[in-house]
Amino acid sequence: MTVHIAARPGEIAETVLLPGDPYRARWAARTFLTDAVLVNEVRGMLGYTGSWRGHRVTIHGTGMGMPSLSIYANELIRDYGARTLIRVGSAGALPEHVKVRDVILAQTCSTTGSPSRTLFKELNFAPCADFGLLSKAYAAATAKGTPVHVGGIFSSDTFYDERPDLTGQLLRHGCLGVEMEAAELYMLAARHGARALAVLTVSDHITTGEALPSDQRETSFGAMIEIALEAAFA
Ligand SMILES: O=P(O)(O)O[C@H]1O[C@H](CO)[C@@H](O)[C@H]1O
Ligand SMILES: O=c1cc[nH]c(=O)[nH]1
Repeated sequence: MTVHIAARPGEIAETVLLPGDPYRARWAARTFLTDAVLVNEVRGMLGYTGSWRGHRVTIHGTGMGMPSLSIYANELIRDYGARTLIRVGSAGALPEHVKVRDVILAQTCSTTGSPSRTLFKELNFAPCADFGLLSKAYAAATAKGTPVHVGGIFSSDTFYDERPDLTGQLLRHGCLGVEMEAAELYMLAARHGARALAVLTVSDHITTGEALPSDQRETSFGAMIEIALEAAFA
């Protein structure tokens, strides 16, 4: 047990899917895992362990933003031995060719700051996805016919954008979308020799203003979950 996770030793799998939304964790566990057991609910942050095609998997919420993700990812890696961590999140799309409900695989994540920022001081560390997971996720998405984009994203500290100039520069430099956790996940995985990937479903379009309601963000992103599971175990 840790300060934020009540699971007993052995109750967390080596492969963990990480949605920001704890209710998405509950929905995904009930929908995709067999024999899913609730292993954590401290602070309402739900975590379930079960199996998928014979493989043990945990699906655990992270909350929103890099400080919150950092707490869960640190404890999952350092205290419970998680080795493969795949964020399954929502994102806002930037370029018009990336459509709502498309999937983005984050090859790398830019940030203006993260909990790891103080560690790197003057260095702009470039966090990157695990290539094995990334290539398997891409193969899984194309095999299912899911529209998929691979490239850089922006892991922001804010949901409500006060920097349209920065959004413009990101768009100009080919950034595919915006979310709030992946960069810190990639940095922590690199630090601890674990594998990480962010598989994101576009829930909003920053450029066109289209947006899905919260219930759909919670329970309708099944392709993303299947792509993550196939990437982990293919
Ligand atoms: O849908 P999740 O996984 O929470 O991800 C995105 O949604 C939240 C903002 O609404 C942030 O956590 C952002 O990264
Ligand atoms: O962080 C996020 C997540 C979804 N949509 C956004 O615009 N930003």
